[in-house]
Order: sequence, then structure tokens, then C-alpha cells
Amino acid sequence: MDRIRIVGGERLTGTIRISGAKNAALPLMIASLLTDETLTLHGMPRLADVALLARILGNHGVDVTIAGKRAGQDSNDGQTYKLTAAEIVDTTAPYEMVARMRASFWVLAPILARCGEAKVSLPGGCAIGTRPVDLHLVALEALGADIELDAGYVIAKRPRALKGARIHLEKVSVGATHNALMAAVLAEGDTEIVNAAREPEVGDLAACLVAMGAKIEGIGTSTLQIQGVPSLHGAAHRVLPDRIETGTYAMAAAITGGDIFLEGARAELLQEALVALRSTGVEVYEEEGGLRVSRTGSLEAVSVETQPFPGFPTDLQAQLMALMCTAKGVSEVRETIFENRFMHVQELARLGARIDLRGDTALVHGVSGLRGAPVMATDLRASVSLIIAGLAAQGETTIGRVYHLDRGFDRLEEKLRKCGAQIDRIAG
Ligand SMILES: CC(=O)N[C@H]1[C@@H](OP(=O)(O)OP(=O)(O)OC[C@H]2O[C@@H](n3ccc(=O)[nH]c3=O)[C@H](O)[C@@H]2O)O[C@H](CO)[C@@H](O)[C@@H]1O
Ligand SMILES: C=C(OP(=O)(O)O)C(=O)O
Repeated sequence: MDRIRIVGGERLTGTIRISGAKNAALPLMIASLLTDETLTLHGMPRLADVALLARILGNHGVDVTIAGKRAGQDSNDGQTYKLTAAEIVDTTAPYEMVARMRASFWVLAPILARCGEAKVSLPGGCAIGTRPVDLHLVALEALGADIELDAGYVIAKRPRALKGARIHLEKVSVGATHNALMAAVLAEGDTEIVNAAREPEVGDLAACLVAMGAKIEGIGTSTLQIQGVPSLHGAAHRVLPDRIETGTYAMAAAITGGDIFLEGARAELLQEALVALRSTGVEVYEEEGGLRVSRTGSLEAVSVETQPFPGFPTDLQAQLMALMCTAKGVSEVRETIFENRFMHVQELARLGARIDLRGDTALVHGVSGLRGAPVMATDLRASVSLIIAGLAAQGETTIGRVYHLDRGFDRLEEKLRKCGAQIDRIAG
């Protein structure tokens, strides 16, 4: 299993080009199931999750062609995917595939809408909490689907057509909003999704669906109004820049007292994350074509609570915690989305961090410095928090189980190395 080795203490300077967002790319690829014409996606990130989803979609009959340089080749641009679901040949998404990536559960709605039935394994993904799917199923039932659970599979059937309805999502759920939206665009009549997730990746999916001929109002708000259409057509769409990758490299710049231009990053995608970063003393400026992040003064403690967008994102919680390890004072980090998203705490402690866990809250007592050590990645964002800490730690840090990292970070070592980090991958 590959490991990443970092020799910390280098100040990062330079430019990092932000890739397309994983959490937008995956639902966009799945949207290709909604039409028999070609969906072209530009600016796709080179990620293990994207490659795995391409295989899963291939099993359903989607023809996938990829243009652009592959991982490891020197290119700043993302890849272009052409996805054509001329015919859906298999309406089952098997356990072996779906268990490896939670997002693949979202094939449920488009396959159901288009083929009349779908059998999809209950999902897997990062071990950060129980991650139920009840809201997804309630939404599809509201549109007239008949749902059964059998041997770990969701079996959904629809009558002749799904029927538009009012769907009230009890809790803000990105995944349930994706599934509800993809079912509603092909339902007969009007649907209203109330308490929809406002995450930019939901907006990106909705914008792509509109380009494919869907009728959706209220994009970017918590009420989505959809007028169903009989069919969708092909379209071309560029994937949104990754706000989590943006926040992650912003924190890498900050912890090393560096100065990095994040090319392609957009401030409006960060919201509370930007507020939190600035209150730690980090300077963030909007410049032509991106954001500049630098730190010259001391790092100050900050308290955050994870919330749905525009709140502080759960996907940046681990990274902020790493940053706060060397801040002045005590930071309070409360996780409200997932009940088990603190696996990075014990690994950060190996690097010398002082963190007390009290239920859903971590109290991070800033220390004067971290020291390198061998650590283990436990999930996607936890693993990158160890990279951030390792960049600031004196001496060598090695991070095991980096396959978690490869799920969601496009050429991370290459990007950091270009800014002066001493980081490499040890194969084995
Ligand atoms: C709102 C939110 O921050 N969502 C995050 C969530 O999306 P993801 O789509 O994985 O999860 P949801 O947004 O659906 O979950 C949000 C909350 O709702 C609960 N829930 C969800 C579905 C359901 O049917 N029943 C239910 O109770 C979940 O347990 C969780 O507490 O994880 C992703 C990966 O880390 C992040 O990118 C998303 O930003
Ligand atoms: C945990 C994540 O992904 P997934 O929902 O696929 O597990 C993530 O994007 O941080």
C-alpha cells in the first residue's frame, strides 16, 4: 500500500490550480443516465472516485470516453468525459460497487425514472457515521415509487410514470436532494422540493439538468420547483471548481505561513469557511481568476460548528482542526452532520497536537509546534488533515492508507511540490 512522506517546515508559495469538484462531478456523471444522448463534462478531476463511478456506469450500459491527459501527466486542465446512456442494459447496482462509494447510490432515481425499476445496494463510503438513506426513499415514494428493502438492496418500481409532488425533506440532505431532483425532472407534472440542500454542487447538478432540457426554478435556494418533461437531451457542462480542495490548500498555505494563489477558486463557494479562515488571521483576497491566501502574522484560535451550506462544511472540519493545532489559544470544533467524524484526532495527537474530545465537540489546545511521526489515514478528509499537519511538523511524517486521499484529491503531491513542499509517494 502506498504511503506519503512529508518533510515538514517548508513555507509554501506559488500557484495551485483548483480542480473540478468531486462532489459535483459524481452526480453530474450520474445525470447522464437520464438521457439517451451524450452528456459532455469538461473540467473533470482525475480521481479514484470518478474512475470507479465510470466503471459502475459502464455496468449499467453507459458508454464513457475520456479525453485529456491522465493522472501523472503534466497538465493543468481537467479531463473531458463523454457519457452516453443510449440504452440502460442493467438496472441493478451491485453491493460490490456501491459499497465502495456512497455517491453511486444516486443512480437509483435516474434508473427508476428512465427504466421503471431499479435495484441498488445500500451505500458505503467513508466510515464517518451511519449515513442513512431514509430521506431519499421518502422523496421517491412521494413521487409515486414503490420501494422495498430486500437483502441489503433498495428495490424501487414506478407505475407508468412518476408523478410530481411536494417533497418536504425533514433534514437538509445533499444526497436526497440529488435523488429527488433527478427523479422529478422526468416526472409527470410539477414537483416542489422544500428544505432542499443549497450546496453549490446541488446547484451545479441543477444547472446541468437545465442544459439537458429540464425545467427547474429556485436553483441555489432551499425550494426547488421542477416542471417535469417527457425526456432530456444531451448537453455540455463544465464542472464547478472544488470548494473543499480550495479550503484545504488555503489551510496548507496558512499553516506554513505561506502565500499561494488558488487559480480558479471562487470566494462565493466558501461562505462561512472563508469567514472562519479570516478570523484565524489568514489573509484571503479575491484576485483576477482566483483567490490569494497568505499568512504573515500569528494564527488565532477560532470556534466553528459544521452546518449545511452556507455554513462551515463538514468536509473542511478535519483540515481546520489541523490548522488550529498550532494556533494561539483554544479552538472549539463542533461536528453536527456526522457522529463519527473525529477519527483524525488520535492521528493528529501522534504529531503532538493536544485535542480533547467531548461528544460532538473537539477542544483544540494550540501548541507551539508539531513533530513528524508515522500516521494512518482513516477517511478522505481526515487523511488530508494529516497532510496539512505534516507540512508544518518538524521532521518526517509518513501517512499510510493514502487510497482514501486518492478518492478526492487530484494530483495532490504534484500540486504541493510545485509550491515548495517536500512531499513524495512511497510505493509499496
Ligand atoms: C448537509 C451536508 O453537509 N451534507 C454533506 C454530506 O452529504 P451526503 O449526501 O453524504 O449526506 P447528507 O447531506 O444526505 O446528510 C446530511 C445529514 O442528514 C442525515 N440523513 C441523510 C440522508 C437521509 O436519508 N437521512 C438522514 O438522516 C445524515 O445522516 C446527515 O446527518 O456528506 C458529504 C461528504 O462528506 C458532504 O460533501 C456534504 O456536504
Ligand atoms: C466523505 C466524502 O465522500 P463520500 O460521501 O463519498 O463518502 C467526502 O467527500 O468528504
